[in-house]
Amino acid sequence: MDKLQIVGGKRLKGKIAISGAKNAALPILCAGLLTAGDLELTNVPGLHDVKTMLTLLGQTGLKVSRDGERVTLNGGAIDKLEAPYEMVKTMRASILVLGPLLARFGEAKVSLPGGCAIGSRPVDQHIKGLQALGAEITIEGGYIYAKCKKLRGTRIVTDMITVTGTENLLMAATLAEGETVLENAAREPEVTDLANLLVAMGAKIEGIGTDRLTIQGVPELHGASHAVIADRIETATFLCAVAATGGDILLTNTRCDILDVALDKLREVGLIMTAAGDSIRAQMGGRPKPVSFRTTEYPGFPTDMQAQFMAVNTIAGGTSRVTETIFENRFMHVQEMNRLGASIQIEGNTAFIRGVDKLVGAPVMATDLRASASLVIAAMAAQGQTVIERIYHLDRGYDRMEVKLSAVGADIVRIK
Ligand SMILES: CC(=O)N[C@H]1[C@@H](OP(=O)(O)OP(=O)(O)OC[C@H]2O[C@@H](n3ccc(=O)[nH]c3=O)[C@H](O)[C@@H]2O)O[C@H](CO)[C@@H](O)[C@@H]1O
Ligand SMILES: C=C(OP(=O)(O)O)C(=O)O
Repeated sequence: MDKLQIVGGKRLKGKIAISGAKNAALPILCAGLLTAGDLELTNVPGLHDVKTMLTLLGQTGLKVSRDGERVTLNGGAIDKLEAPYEMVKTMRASILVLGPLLARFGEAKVSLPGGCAIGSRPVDQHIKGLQALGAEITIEGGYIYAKCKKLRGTRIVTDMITVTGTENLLMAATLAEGETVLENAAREPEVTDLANLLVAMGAKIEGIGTDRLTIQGVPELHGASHAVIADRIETATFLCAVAATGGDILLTNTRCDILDVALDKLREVGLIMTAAGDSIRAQMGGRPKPVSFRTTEYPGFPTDMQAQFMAVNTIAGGTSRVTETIFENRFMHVQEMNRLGASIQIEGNTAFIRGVDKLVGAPVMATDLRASASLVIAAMAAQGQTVIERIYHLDRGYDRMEVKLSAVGADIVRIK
């Protein structure tokens, strides 16, 4: 299993190109199941999750061709309406094939994802919504079996805001008969990116970017071309890295308008940022200032940035408080950061952080995707050497992170 070896204390200087967003690319690839036409996608990130998704989609009979960040899909010969456990267990987003397969073919068999390190993460809202659209759903042997003659539009109010739940129901509703209204819809920019692609494929959707999506079903969708939106989480992760290490970096191929709250918090930390077009320049001089926050749905503070900000807080000049409201177990990085010398205590869903003068390198273990990124940041800020194990979590969602960071001066190497 690959590890990362990092020697801390290096200031970052140079340019990093941001990749396409994992959380937009995954549902967008699944949209390829909705049409017999060609989907031509660009800015698709080089992630392990993308590879897994393309393998899963290929197993359905979807024709996949890939050339770097360009992916072409053709759904003219899909003949296997299934997502097996072996694929779903490695990537929860596999659940996103359920809505499209059911809507287009009237049938799907998808493994239940089960829990993961950050929480139990049920998919009851996906199921409830599809049932409301007229699907017959049974669960047996760890699989969701879904069937319908034709989905029928209706009004769906989800119990909570769910990102992939909204995406699954949105994709299903595009091919349903009549009108579907999705209330309490997630407003994440990645949902908007998917909705924009669906419109380019001929879907009729109103309210894009709001919590009320109205979809007029159409008999079929056609092919389209689309560039995946920039990864706001990768962007903010690198901004946290420079806030923790000091330095001067330019992030290109990104977007600032979808990162408001995170950028406000980074300004509070002391990071100086200048945005121009699709670039952000970030400069950091002294010690970071502590920032307190609670995670919420978009446009609030993203849970996917909680751990990386925590890493910055560990070395800040003062105390801070971080509350996680989305996932019940997303503090797995805390024990590992404490092994580097951080001073963090957890009470319920809140972490209390006392900034320390220095972190010192140690062997640590990555437990999930963003926890891994936070340990990379903490290790780059620490004195001496840190070895991070189980970085397959990092590879799921960051495109060659160590290559991008070593190009701007970090001392980071992958040990095979
Ligand atoms: C591939 C992808 O886009 N992943 C993102 C997506 O995950 P994902 O879509 O899985 O997260 P959700 O928005 O669905 O989860 C939000 C909360 O709702 C709960 N819930 C969700 C669905 C459901 O049917 N029942 C239920 O109880 C979850 O357990 C969680 O507590 O949004 C999360 C929240 O921004 C991000 O951290 C993930 O990076
Ligand atoms: C939790 C995440 O992803 P996923 O939903 O794919 O597990 C994440 O991107 O931080």
